Amino acid sequence: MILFGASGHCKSVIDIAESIGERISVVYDDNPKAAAVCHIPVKKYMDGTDGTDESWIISIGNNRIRKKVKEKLQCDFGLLKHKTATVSKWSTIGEGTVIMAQVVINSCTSIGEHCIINSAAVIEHDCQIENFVHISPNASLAGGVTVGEGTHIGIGACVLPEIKIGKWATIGAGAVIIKDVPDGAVVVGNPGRVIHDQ
Ligand SMILES: CC(=O)SCCNC(=O)CCNC(=O)[C@H](O)C(C)(C)COP(=O)(O)OP(=O)(O)OC[C@H]1O[C@@H](n2cnc3c(N)ncnc32)[C@H](O)[C@@H]1OP(=O)(O)O
Repeated sequence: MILFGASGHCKSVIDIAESIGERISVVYDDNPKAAAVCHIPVKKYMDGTDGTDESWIISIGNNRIRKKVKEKLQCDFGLLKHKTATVSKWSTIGEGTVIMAQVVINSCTSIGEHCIINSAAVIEHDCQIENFVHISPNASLAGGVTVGEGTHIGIGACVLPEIKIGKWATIGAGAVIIKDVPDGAVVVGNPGRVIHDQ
């Protein structure tokens, strides 16, 4: 497997791969700042580097940049799930998504492509998570929640049942979301209040 992006998030992705015995051969980056990350060699990405039969993961934490990189790469994407994550057999996970340690994804939930489901996040039954979403560590989504493309749910946030969160929104660390969130809104606090909108 090949990674794109030698960021801090990349180190967590390497950990997930190692937990299931998946070998990372190289990390590519547009601007490599170190020769290696967690002992894996880092090389400069050039157009055409992606012509390989290995599967790739974009190991970049920023949702917008991850989407931009996805649009330029011509390759097959893999999927990584830490050995301690629990995912219902009735749920689906899109390509390019990474699922970290101690995550729980319950029944009949759909996770899109190139998402990050970070350490110990809980996503309950019947949730719909669109592409390029990041659910931060210890965040909890109750049953039937929808999260639009590119949205970031902050660390430790809670979302009540059946709530709809729009696209490219940001939910602050520790927020409690009790009503629907429009596209592009930034919401903080308990109960969650909008501090910026589109
Ligand atoms: C492995 C990993 O590291 S995963 C990464 C996890 N990262 C996160 O969870 C980060 C989530 N980000 C946040 O919580 C940020 O504070 C944001 C995005 C919600 C807000 O950031 P900004 O837009 O820069 O807002 P800013 O810092 O200017 O604060 C604006 C106001 O909101 C308040 N505020 C900001 N964040 C929060 C929060 N999480 N909870 C409550 N209030 C908050 C500030 O105190 C400030 O209030 P004031 O106007 O009364 O002084």
